[in-house]
Amino acid sequence: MTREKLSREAVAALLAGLDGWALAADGKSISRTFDFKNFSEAFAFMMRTALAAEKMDHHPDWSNVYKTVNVTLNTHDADGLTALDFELAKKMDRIAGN
Ligand SMILES: C[C@H](O)[C@H](O)[C@H]1CNC2=NC(N)=NC(=O)C2=N1
Repeated sequence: MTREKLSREAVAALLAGLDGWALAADGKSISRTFDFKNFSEAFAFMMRTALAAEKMDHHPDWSNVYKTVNVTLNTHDADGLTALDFELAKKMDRIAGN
């Protein structure tokens, strides 16, 4: 199941396949800061991500200040990281154009 908590080893392997994402000290979430050219670009990224997240029924914890979007991903249901978090991280990287 995609909502099953991943082992430390699985998390490390999946994290190695991502760029710019950092594992929290407690191992329960991953975070990344996205920087855009301006507010419109940042908000377009959030809009596209919102649609993708709804489809997945998996949602980011995030905040936006001007052209910066700070994102934290985890699976509340599993109290940790699942395959869904890494799937959403990859989608967000693609939407952001990297
Ligand atoms: C009932 C619903 O499917 C759950 O609350 C989903 C919705 N979106 C979610 N998003 C995230 N990030 N973690 C979850 O555990 C989660 N659970």
